[in-house]
Amino acid sequence: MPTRILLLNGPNLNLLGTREPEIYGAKTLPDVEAAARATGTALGLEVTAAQTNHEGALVDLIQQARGQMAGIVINPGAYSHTSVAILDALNAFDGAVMEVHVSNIHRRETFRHHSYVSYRADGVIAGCGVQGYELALRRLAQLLGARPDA
Ligand SMILES: O=C1C[C@@](O)(C(=O)O)C[C@@H](O)[C@@H]1O
Repeated sequence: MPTRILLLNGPNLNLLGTREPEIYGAKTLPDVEAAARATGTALGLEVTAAQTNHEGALVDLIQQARGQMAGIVINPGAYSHTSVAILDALNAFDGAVMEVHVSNIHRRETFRHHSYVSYRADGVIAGCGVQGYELALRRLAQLLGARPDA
């Protein structure tokens, strides 16, 4: 049985590829999700992808992952910097959590330097572009002891 992973993207990440491409690059969200599924398969992870612009919907998706998913890769977008509700939902999730930011949030405006999600994340990847999602999956596979043939 493959190890199940939820790939969760928050607000405005549906606009990847067209939104501020000088910051977020040219790859679209479908590109990113397809690459993540392929990487996941190679690592023994079954990746289910979701994106929403709504904070409560992110909370719902994290709650639904409880007992279903071994890990979550999350880019909470701007909610990283504001949402105690998403942190609380992640605190109620007992699997591994990797936080991803496409841009280097520490090189940007000071309001982006703090992330509530980082209090819970087992690892944080920022500034590696959309490759960060792949790196996060590799880390999850390691943390969870996933095997390609499992
Ligand atoms: O929407 C986003 C995307 C982001 O999470 C990133 O992937 O670099 C960084 C956030 O500050 C921003 O609000």
